[in-house]
Amino acid sequence: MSSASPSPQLYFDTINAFHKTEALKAALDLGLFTAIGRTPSTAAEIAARCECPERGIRILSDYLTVQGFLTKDGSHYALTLDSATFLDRNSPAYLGPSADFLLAPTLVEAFRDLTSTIRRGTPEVKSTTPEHPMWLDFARCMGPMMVGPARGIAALVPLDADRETKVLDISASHGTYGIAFAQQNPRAHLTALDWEPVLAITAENAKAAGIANRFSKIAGDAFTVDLGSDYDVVLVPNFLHHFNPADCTRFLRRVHAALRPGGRVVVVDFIPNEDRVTPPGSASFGLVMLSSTPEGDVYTFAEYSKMLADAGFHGFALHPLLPTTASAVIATK
Ligand SMILES: Nc1ncnc2c1ncn2[C@@H]1O[C@H](CSCC[C@H]([NH3+])C(=O)O)[C@@H](O)[C@H]1O
Repeated sequence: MSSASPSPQLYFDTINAFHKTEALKAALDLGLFTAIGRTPSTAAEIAARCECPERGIRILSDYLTVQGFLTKDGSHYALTLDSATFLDRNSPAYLGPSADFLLAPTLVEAFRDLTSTIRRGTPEVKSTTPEHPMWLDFARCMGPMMVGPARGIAALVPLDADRETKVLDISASHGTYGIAFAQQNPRAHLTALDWEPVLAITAENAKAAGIANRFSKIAGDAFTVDLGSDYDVVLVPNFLHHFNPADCTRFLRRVHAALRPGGRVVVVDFIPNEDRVTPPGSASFGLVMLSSTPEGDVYTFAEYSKMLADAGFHGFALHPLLPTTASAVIATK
């Protein structure tokens, strides 16, 4: 007989998980992490900097300490290393803007009625609708989160420096992935593909990155628009999870046709282990696709390998992009 006794802890933690969401959102909105910065501070000091009454700041700061965002020594609160890196507006790696997208009404509403979505088999509002406005918010908010993996991939796939090269970024959005390639390879020309309104943001970011003279756009549906030809690299970051495996394979055949011989496709995505339940970050992303797309999912390396093989690629390799939850699958034409 097992001596373990049952605990309702996981139940209560999960039912109350929205407390964590709202507390963190309030702290970001109030600039609480920025108000502490590098100086361990009392609730009264933080409250003065946030221009709030002390009581709310004290209770929120204790809660954030319980959750691991702050440390507390006597009556002084300080930032953890993670909070200092990602939650202080003065840090170059500040993640605050991504909360505006991740907690946008469209995405939160998509989760509200998960029961009906599962019964019906499809969500009511679908992020795969052409030109869905949520992608404008994504492009405005999510670029900084992608800088780490984007630079990692650009380093993994060096381009020939002896000639002009061509990179196509499919579902370019903020453009961070393609821009990292263009910055790493001064002779590379970057073509960004996305819906027309989104590409205005991509173009602004390309200009700010100093690569406007090596940048062009293809607007429209990635499944039907002319992709062009002779690319050295085609990037497919966080796109395939929106679709079923047959559509992904059909799409990858188009990518294959657009590459020069020896060219490479780089799929960046949430790629769980073959058990589909580890690691937590990539395995859990399937639920986001269940709540917001008719047929999207997370796919394992074996599943991506099959899609890529069916589309004509060879030489598949999986590269986890630690410490993020993203991985890259690189394959050759
Ligand atoms: N059918 C489609 N054709 C072209 N772009 C699309 C299509 N469906 C979705 N998108 C775009 O695909 C992007 C998905 S979000 C991923 C953005 C970026 N690659 C990144 O990794 O952060 C959004 O910018 C959408 O506008």
